[in-house]
Amino acid sequence: MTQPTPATSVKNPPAKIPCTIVTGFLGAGKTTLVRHLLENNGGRRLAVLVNEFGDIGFDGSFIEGCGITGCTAEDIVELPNGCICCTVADDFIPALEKLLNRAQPPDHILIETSGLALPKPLVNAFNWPAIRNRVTVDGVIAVVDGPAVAEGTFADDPEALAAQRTQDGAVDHDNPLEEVFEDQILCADLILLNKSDAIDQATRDRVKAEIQAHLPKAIKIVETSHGKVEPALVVGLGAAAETDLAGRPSHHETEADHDHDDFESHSFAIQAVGSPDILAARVAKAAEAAGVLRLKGFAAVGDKPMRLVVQGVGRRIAHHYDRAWTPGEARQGRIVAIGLKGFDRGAVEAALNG
Ligand SMILES: Nc1nc2c(ncn2[C@@H]2O[C@H](COP(=O)(O)OP(=O)(O)OP(=O)(O)O)[C@@H](O)[C@H]2O)c(=O)[nH]1
Repeated sequence: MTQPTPATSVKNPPAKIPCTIVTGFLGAGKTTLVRHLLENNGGRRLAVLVNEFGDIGFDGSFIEGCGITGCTAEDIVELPNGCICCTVADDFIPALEKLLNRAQPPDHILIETSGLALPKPLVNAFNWPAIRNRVTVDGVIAVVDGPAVAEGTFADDPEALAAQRTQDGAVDHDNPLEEVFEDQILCADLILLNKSDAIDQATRDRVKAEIQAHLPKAIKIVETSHGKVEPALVVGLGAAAETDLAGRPSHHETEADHDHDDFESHSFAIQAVGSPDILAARVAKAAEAAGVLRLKGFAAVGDKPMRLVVQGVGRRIAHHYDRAWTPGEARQGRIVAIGLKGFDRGAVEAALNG
């Protein structure tokens, strides 16, 4: 006589919460994309983990300052002071667990990495026992700065390379910018060719071909301006990237631990300025200092009630008022500069002080 099948006592395990990793080099438009996704959340409860290289959390405040309905300060978690890829155990896992343990956990989590972070160690962190049954990487989105690629920012300088070869016969042509950029696109499930508004169609096509030439497999490249993309294209990919590490090659594969010794950041206090143009001119001058890659921050303008945000990516400078200074808040401006190790800090400071 056959035994009756015992009623199963194992319940379906709870579904994993999907996480989208937004990677991309300094100033490519990651925060702009995250804000766009928050504004067009399609009714999903989203939370954001924002990581920055500089020691001041600017991006979190730029997202919080956007006034998106339904997006509260506790939905935006900042992980400043380093690169998320190097502080997985100390910062990332505890921050993620805190979000997951909330009475009402988010439906989807967006993770904005710093512009210098390598995404692969972060994807790998999703295999850690503490979180592997609770979350999955829905997709890795690489935001690419179209004009920066078009200008050859991430390519080896052929003249410098030739000079080095003549000098010491070396064939090592490590370009730290190129390595980070490549690691980011090689890990991607989708690439956004951002700042498409700033380059013409022929340049966009050339840049797309250049990016594709770096990739061992075909990855969809979507042209965007200001991160405006149909959210369904970005969120809900179901890639489970943590189960496909082999398909995401990296320059740092064999390193037990990597560091970011090629780059550094400093922040500068700045006095109130007379007009936005004055600040923009000072930041433009600071951007010319040797080794500087990125400048961002905010300042007080005269006795205006709003604070002025300023952004410098390479030599391109933009500014806008983002929010009012809050009562009791010191109207103290701050600008962070990120650059190659040993960048000319004195020149940046002098330029910012006018
Ligand atoms: N013209 C143009 N500017 C853009 C676009 N997307 C972003 N920007 C501008 O580029 C600057 C940097 O944008 P962010 O979104 O802060 O870039 P990010 O990648 O988050 O920067 P980091 O966190 O410092 O790496 C800002 O001034 C943006 O307004 C775009 O599609 N076109």
